[in-house]
Amino acid sequence: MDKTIIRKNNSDLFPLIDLKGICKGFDGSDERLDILRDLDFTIDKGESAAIVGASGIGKSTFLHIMGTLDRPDKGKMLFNNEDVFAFDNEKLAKFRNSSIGFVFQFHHLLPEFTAVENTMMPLLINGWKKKQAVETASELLKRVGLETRINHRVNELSGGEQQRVALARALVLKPLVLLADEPTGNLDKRNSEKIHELLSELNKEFHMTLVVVTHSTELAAYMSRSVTLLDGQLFETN
Ligand SMILES: Nc1ncnc2c1ncn2[C@@H]1O[C@H](COP(=O)(O)OP(=O)(O)OP(=O)(O)O)[C@@H](O)[C@H]1O
Repeated sequence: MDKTIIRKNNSDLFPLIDLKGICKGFDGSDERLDILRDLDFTIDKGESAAIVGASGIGKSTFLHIMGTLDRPDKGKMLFNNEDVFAFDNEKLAKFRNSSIGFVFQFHHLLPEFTAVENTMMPLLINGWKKKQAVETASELLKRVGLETRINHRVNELSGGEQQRVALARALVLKPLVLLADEPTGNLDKRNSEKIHELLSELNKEFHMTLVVVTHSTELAAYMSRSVTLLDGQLFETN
């Protein structure tokens, strides 16, 4: 396996995301855990990558740093050639909200609100008028196959339907990159397949960069790259 080093970019002068020398550790009960150790990772616009590796190796830690939800102890991330960890927290939050979509296994939807209300929430936060927000969110819910569930409360939906609402909400601001952590971890085979196909379609249609942490070999097979996290570093596996 080759360590992922700076990859040559086909279309632009620089890659969409370029992480260099990332280190991240945590204080364990009796010792410091060095989880990411001088990690490099590069991904171009429109590429898709599966991040695989053993349980507890640091995949979620990596995804949180890539999503700027957490800062590394050392190293930098260039996003569209901007050094984002040099931003203060306020600027970083604005950047994150406008550029990165997240889908997690536990999707943090608001259960008492409807599918459309959950999906349009990021639009309202960004100052959209309610009518346009409802239209845009409803369109996206149709796109993820929930046209008959738009006005259902989230706590009335199945796990697979809830996961599709979470996906619609993550996509509603058209992020440049979608980061997903085990997006089908709690779903049955049929619902998992639907989400796999949908992610793959969205990646192709919108040229959306996609990075997915998964234990699922089926989902990994939908991605253009598979990258293994081992000993704190990422290695290209196909
Ligand atoms: N905030 C934290 N404080 C202390 N330790 C942490 C913290 N976050 C993660 N860790 C530790 O870092 C290691 C890597 O965790 P992480 O969740 O990134 O692994 P993972 O590869 O995503 O695991 P899994 O596949 O089981 O979800 C684990 O040993 C975990 O206990």
